Amino acid sequence: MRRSKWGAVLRSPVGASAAVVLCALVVLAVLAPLLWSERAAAVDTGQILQGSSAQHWMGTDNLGRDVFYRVLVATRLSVELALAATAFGVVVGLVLGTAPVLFGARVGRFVHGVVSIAVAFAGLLLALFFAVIFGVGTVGGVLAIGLATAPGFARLTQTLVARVTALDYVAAARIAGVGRVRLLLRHVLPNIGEPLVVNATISAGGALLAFAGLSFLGLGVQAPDYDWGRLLGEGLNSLYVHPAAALAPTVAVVVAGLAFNLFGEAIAKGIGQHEAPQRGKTREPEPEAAAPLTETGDAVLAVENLRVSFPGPAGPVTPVRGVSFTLGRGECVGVVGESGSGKSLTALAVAQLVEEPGRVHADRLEFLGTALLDQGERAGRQLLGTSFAMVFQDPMTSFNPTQRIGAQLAEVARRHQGMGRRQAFARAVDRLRAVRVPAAERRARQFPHEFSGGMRQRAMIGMGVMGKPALIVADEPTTALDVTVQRQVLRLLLQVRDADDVAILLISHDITVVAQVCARVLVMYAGRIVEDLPAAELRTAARHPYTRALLEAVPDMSTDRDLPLAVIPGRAAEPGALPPGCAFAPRCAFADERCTSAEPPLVADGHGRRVACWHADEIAPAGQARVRVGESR
Ligand SMILES: Nc1ncnc2c1ncn2[C@@H]1O[C@H](COP(=O)(O)OP(=O)(O)OP(=O)(O)O)[C@@H](O)[C@H]1O
Repeated sequence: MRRSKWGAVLRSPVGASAAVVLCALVVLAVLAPLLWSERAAAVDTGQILQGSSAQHWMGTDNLGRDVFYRVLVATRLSVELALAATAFGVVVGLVLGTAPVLFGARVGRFVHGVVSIAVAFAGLLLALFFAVIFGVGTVGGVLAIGLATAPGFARLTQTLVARVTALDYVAAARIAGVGRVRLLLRHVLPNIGEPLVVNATISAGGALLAFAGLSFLGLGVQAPDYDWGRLLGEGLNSLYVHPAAALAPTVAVVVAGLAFNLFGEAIAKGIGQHEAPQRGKTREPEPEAAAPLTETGDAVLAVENLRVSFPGPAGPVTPVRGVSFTLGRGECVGVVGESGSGKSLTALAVAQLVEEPGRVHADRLEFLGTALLDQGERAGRQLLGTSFAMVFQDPMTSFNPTQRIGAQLAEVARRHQGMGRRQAFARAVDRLRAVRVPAAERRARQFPHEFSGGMRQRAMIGMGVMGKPALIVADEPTTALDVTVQRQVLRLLLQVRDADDVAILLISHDITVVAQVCARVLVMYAGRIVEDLPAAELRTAARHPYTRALLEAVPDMSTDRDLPLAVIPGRAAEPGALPPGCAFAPRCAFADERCTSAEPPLVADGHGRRVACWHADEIAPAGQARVRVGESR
């Protein structure tokens, strides 16, 4: 937590009061046993069970010992045990909560189930259960209360981890080959630390109360040691004779518990004011006869019959169904299609970022001649980390908000090029300069929130070229930017391609953006490529009714502004409910019986074009296509 936040916490009346009480507790815990242990232990048989007096403010116990001094001395053990139990609970909760990152999604799901069952039980019930298992005494008490605290903490951690791991900078770190432990320590925990600190502080108050409860029941601290709970139990025996003996430890427990809770609340409020900016029935996958590919000898990326499926309530759903394409060195290929057509999943499958329970299958998925699916995860990551870069849509979530931009870029060089800290930082500054970030040295020391959106996208591209990438996948890199910045980012991508012969796969829902910068366009619909053609021929030679409809839906200078804008009728096909035959048939003016009964294969024409439509040969040249536009269901 930054200094300003601590300042805000301590400036609030609640935070300041709670902090003062906590400081007093700490001082008391340190000094009281040193100063008053002997007085607290002094037996005086002439003063047994006395009430409050000037000599004994809170009276005496059944051996004539001074209750007030005993309460003061018991502060150390009470606070120590509460903190130990909380620390144990936090560690167990953290391990359980971060299981998906540390041990993978399968173990994560299992742990999630266990935690869900555990949180259904009341904490004190769990503590009593574990106390019986571990036996009476302080160690048993710490383990019992720690384990009772852990499920709640684990649940909070799971939720926070799930949110952070969905962000692009974590994906970027995984592409860069950052290992699981480092990913957790560097990218996940720093971004979820604040709520965890709040929860741990509040839990400490709960643990203090719970320990007092266990000791009161005789399950916690055992004689001759004593904590507040034990003193409360002893004081209760003489409650009717002199209540002060029970009242003193009760007040201590309540005040200390409240101080922890209120301090936790104050931190939560302080954080709330400064929250860091944030930001991703059906058929089995049918192996489809892949259309002949172009020459793949020098391909950077060769994808053949790529399928991505997820389990669904009524069997697997396959949002990417048999995608095939190749990408040569320095080639820029665009992928267009409506939302949900499978563009991003295709890119994620190439980057090996499809999470469990998703499944990726392909007859061939080769990056720089290496079959990615046959590699172990580590080897695949190593290859992708050095030669592959990804630029994401949302510049807000592309970088870890807790780390300086330069350090994040440098991490790639340190990891993959074995550079030292200084050398890696110098390389980061150099790369920021290469992507035209002004005052690169100063900027490298800034945090992501100090960058504008366009500058952050440029820095992301800079991160991509820290190594020597052969392929950059840019998934909607300009969608969140305004038009002028869009142009700068696209131009920069092309400059990077020209400088280093980098292949670019540009994903966009905007066919005009793709047409401007790419040499070739892949049009995707319902998880398949339905047309593949040179970008220059888009307007003149597109033969798939869907491609034509996408083009018609983009207004240009010749569009009659008195007429309503063209839209593609109907809704995009859902991967879980695809119609039989051609998935576009329900929206297509050309559809006939054949279209609704059999899916057209993707056929190459021998001139570098491919199309999947039974009526491709009948479709008239540009301007005469009978694309049904302007109506919707
Ligand atoms: N983890 C997942 N589990 C189940 N279905 C998923 C998962 N991820 C994506 N899908 C589904 O796969 C389909 C394709 O998603 P994808 O993100 O590739 O689409 P897209 O073409 O990139 O769209 P957009 O432009 O909106 O990002 C969508 O219907 C989506 O709901």
